[in-house]
Amino acid sequence: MFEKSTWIRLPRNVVVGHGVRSSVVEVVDDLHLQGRPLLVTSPTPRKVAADPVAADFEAAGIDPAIVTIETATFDSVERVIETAEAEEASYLVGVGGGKAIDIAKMASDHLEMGFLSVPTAASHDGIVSNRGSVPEGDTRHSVAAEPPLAVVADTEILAEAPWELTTAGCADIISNYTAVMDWRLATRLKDVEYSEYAAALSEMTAEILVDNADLIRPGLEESAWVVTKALMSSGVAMSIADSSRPASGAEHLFSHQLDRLEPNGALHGHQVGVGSIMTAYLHGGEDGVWQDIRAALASIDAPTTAAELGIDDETVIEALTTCHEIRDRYTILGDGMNERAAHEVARKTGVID
Ligand SMILES: NC(=O)C1=CN([C@@H]2O[C@H](COP(=O)(O)OP(=O)(O)OC[C@H]3O[C@@H](n4cnc5c(N)ncnc54)[C@H](OP(=O)(O)O)[C@@H]3O)[C@@H](O)[C@H]2O)C=CC1
Ligand SMILES: O=C(CO)COP(=O)(O)O
Ligand SMILES: [Zn+2]
Repeated sequence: MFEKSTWIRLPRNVVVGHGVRSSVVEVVDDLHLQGRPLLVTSPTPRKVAADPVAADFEAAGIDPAIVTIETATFDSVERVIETAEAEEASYLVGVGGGKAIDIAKMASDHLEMGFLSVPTAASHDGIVSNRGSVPEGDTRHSVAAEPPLAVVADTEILAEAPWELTTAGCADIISNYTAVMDWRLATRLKDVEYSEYAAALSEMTAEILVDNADLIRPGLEESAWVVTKALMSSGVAMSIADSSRPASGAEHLFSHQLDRLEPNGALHGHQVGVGSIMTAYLHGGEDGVWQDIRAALASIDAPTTAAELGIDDETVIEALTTCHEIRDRYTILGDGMNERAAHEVARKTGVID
């Protein structure tokens, strides 16, 4: 008997382009959302986008509440929940980078309220996905969460964000290559659930981004367009799979472990990019695609070495040798690398000297 079923949760409206910030109120109307919005933001995104969005609501006769969070913590989630209850909000609007959007996402899950994602930085694919990531104990990886009802990504705002946030978003997409390699490996060895559609979409997203790498330059609004479209597509791949598997393999384990060892280290996308160079080497050896991945990262100004990440060599080795333990996710790291092997891959790929 056929017993499979699938339930894919996606944003209903995805609006990307120049000046679309002013469409937030129209999107809310299209979604038939009633009542009072609570804007969830952080300090810089507040000035850049949340205050203007609040003014757009006021001009439309809607009185928004606003809460500014500073940290990606469960205290912040709690604060948003309390504010939403006190202000009698009906839905949330996350305006900012990954921090503000993830806090809105986690709070909306708890409040059983819809939320909109209005990214001010194209820094990783969590700004679109149904995954939330707030550090808790030793956990750094994402967990299943509420997907946004809509995403409104204004390329004018995204293009003015610091360039390294955009290159981090690119590197998060480039890392999809190795994430899918790990996923296929785990399917062959451990029979893990696999979606051909999600894997193909994730790989194609990375390919399109790399093919358009020469359009990705600081100050070009088209760069924000190319990267944001890729982040949307990667988020959709995760929703189709109902897992972060299409976009997260051993390179993400490496980055999550760096976050534990070096909490104020580098940006998520930059770390997974460097991880991806090394795990591509582990998959393919000398002649594999690791050099293509390194060249793609270098071409968009993303770090390719530990020194460029600002992380010392010992921390890289410690992360490589221990990160297989942090989550039940089979990857090319298997049951772990020993120190000699970790030094070898990091040296051969030029990540450490
Ligand atoms: N859900 C998921 O799947 C994933 C979630 N994450 C999570 O996302 C977070 C990291 O996301 P990231 O976007 O890098 O971090 P932040 O949201 O902290 O943004 C990074 C920095 O950029 C600033 N900023 C944001 N937008 C602009 C802008 N337009 N102009 C100028 N400065 C701006 C922020 O300012 P300010 O300090 O004022 O906020 C902050 O200092 C972490 O909490 C991480 O756990 C990471 C990967 C995946
Ligand atoms: O960052 C992500 C995908 O790019 C989410 O992956 P994790 O589930 O490993 O946090
Ligand atoms: Zn990622």
